[in-house]
Amino acid sequence: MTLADILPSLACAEPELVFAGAPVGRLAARFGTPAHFIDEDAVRSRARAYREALPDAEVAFAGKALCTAGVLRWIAEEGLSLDTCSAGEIAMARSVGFPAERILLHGNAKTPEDFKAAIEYGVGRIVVDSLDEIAQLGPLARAGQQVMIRVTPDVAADTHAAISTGTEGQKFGFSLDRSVPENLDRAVAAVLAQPSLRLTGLHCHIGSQVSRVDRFELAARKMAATLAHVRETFGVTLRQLDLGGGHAVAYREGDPEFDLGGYARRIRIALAFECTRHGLPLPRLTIEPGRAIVASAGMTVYRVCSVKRGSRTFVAVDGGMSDNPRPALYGARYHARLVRGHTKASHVPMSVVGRHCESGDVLAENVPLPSDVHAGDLIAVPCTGAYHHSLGSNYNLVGRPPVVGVRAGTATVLVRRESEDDLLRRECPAGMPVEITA
Ligand SMILES: Cc1ncc(COP(=O)(O)O)c(C=O)c1O
Ligand SMILES: N[C@@H](CCCC[NH3+])C(=O)O
Repeated sequence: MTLADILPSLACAEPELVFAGAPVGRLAARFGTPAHFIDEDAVRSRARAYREALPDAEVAFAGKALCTAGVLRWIAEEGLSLDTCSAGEIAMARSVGFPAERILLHGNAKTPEDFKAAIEYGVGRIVVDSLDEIAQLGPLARAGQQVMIRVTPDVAADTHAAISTGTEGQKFGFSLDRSVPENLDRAVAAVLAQPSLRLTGLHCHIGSQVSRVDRFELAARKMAATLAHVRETFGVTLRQLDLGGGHAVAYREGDPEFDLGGYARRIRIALAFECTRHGLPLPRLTIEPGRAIVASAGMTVYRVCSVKRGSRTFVAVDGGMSDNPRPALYGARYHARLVRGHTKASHVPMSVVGRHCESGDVLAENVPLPSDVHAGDLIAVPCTGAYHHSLGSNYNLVGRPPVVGVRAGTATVLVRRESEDDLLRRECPAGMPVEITA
């Protein structure tokens, strides 16, 4: 399903919305609202598009975008690898038997539990991000544990500051500047000094929701030069280069599209050129798209609780920032449409807002909706497959929506709706006081 399938034609009555072969009204009747729906074929075809665009590269799905067992199973079946960043994500991967050698562990602050989970499962590569971490991992790791080092390539990305991760002065990676205490040379020396660790490559990730291919190309050039620097300085030829993910998606019509074909071509040429220039063998390339695999495969359906008409019209729905905090976090903009068709009412701009106790709890600002929208109507928000379920919260003690996979008109619950019992389960009303003395 493309955005064009979901966006309404403003000129005429819309047909009732169908998602992955299933009428959305029936999906909502069966699974309730709010609910996240994921088009399985769309996820699989994005995974294939990546593998076809970069046939020699390893494509690792960034699990943080949508980490459920069902989705990880599809990803494993499509032959992708997996980027994880916690013991929890490793546990989810493990629950579906995701091949350990195809898993990478990331994170700027891995805990002992994260390392333990990775080592126990035999996670293929651990990407280290601080000198402390290298010192902690060395004694824990099994002999021969493959390690990559995360580098800050100092490439600015065209994205929100909160998700720009490749420049100096943010928390991720080792600096290329040797005057900075945590610099790459110190990291390489520290890894080489740990007998259990085998340094196999470098990693960078310049940010998320980045649409400019030239930013990735610049990072690729800098990383190739950095591989050459490591060889010159340490006499070690690293065979892996991970350029991270961050490929943008179009949330609304007119948003910039990421040019996957152009990316694949430009990265291939840039790496070939730089490696030849430095006399380096071409490293094995890994990329880590998350959003670009799952975002457009998702759609969230809400029920309208009330319509408040004033200087602005607020369409308030039964979800909000607890299932989509992205507008509040990054000023993200979404489209929304009515699920029912057959309205002749004119479209007027309205704000779709959530049910939470914050005025910033807005799901879609200034979207054209039919003037006859009323309580009880269903509203669909497209492009919610990435960083919605995974960023969800229980704010105001609202249970999180289910995640439902849909394929050719058949729906399967991947994650069930969170009930009030779930919300109460961790409470300890009769908890035993424990004396903590010095
Ligand atoms: C190390 C790493 N790899 C991959 C990703 C995936 O990013 P995206 O979902 O934007 O492709 C992220 C998140 O930004 C990340 O931190
Ligand atoms: N959570 C962000 C993306 C973060 C990417 C992970 N490093 C978003 O929703 O856009």
